[in-house]
Amino acid sequence: MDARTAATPALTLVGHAVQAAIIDLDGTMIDTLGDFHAALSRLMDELGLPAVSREQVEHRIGKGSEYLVLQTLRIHLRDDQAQDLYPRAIETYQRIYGTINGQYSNPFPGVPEGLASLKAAGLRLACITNKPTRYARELLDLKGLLQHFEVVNGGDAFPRKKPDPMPLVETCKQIGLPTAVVLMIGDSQNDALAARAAGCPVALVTYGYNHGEPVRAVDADGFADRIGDLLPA
Ligand SMILES: O=C(O)COP(=O)(O)O
Ligand SMILES: [Mg+2]
Repeated sequence: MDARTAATPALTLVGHAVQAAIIDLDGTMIDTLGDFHAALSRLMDELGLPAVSREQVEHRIGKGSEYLVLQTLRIHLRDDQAQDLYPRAIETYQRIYGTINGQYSNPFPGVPEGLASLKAAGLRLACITNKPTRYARELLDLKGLLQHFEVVNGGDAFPRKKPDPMPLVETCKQIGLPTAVVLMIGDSQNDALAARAAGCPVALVTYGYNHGEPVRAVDADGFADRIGDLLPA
């Protein structure tokens, strides 16, 4: 086999030989808490409901917009009231989010250069997020990160979202690699559960959201303060 047809050589990261990384978006690459807080604040205002705090929003990020909106309504409404209001609320929220996407968010420290060094080390990169695909692509593009990714799959790309393994398994098929050689890099238990169920090794960043719980308590193969720290010194 000559150099052009040889498979991508594996790189040992967090104890596993890997050829690609699937990277989560919110809480891992981009600090989007400001976008979520602005969009939910506008939503609550339009619905005539009390304001939400940044902390309330932070603890509900990472399981997709549907979960975020329903759980936010439940802060002030009974379950049946929240369910009744939900169809209008989610439609309004998605419209508002589209006008806010990227305005109150920034890549975490070390992310642009970390992605560049993972690529330079020979890893192929894909992004999986529970955010809708169109908003994920738009945000990565606005922050100058989209060009690093072969594939971007949002929460609407497959019938099931993380923590279900489906998005990871299907993305590995799209890039033609077995799950065992694809490292999931995320910020939350949601990412780790999906990775474990898919058979992907998993590393978590220490600065993300993790549903308001300490991230180091999550079952993962490694932790990193910056994405680039995952590379061998
Ligand atoms: O909850 C969301 O919408 C996105 O979260 P994720 O990018 O961490 O998957
Ligand atoms: Mg996340």
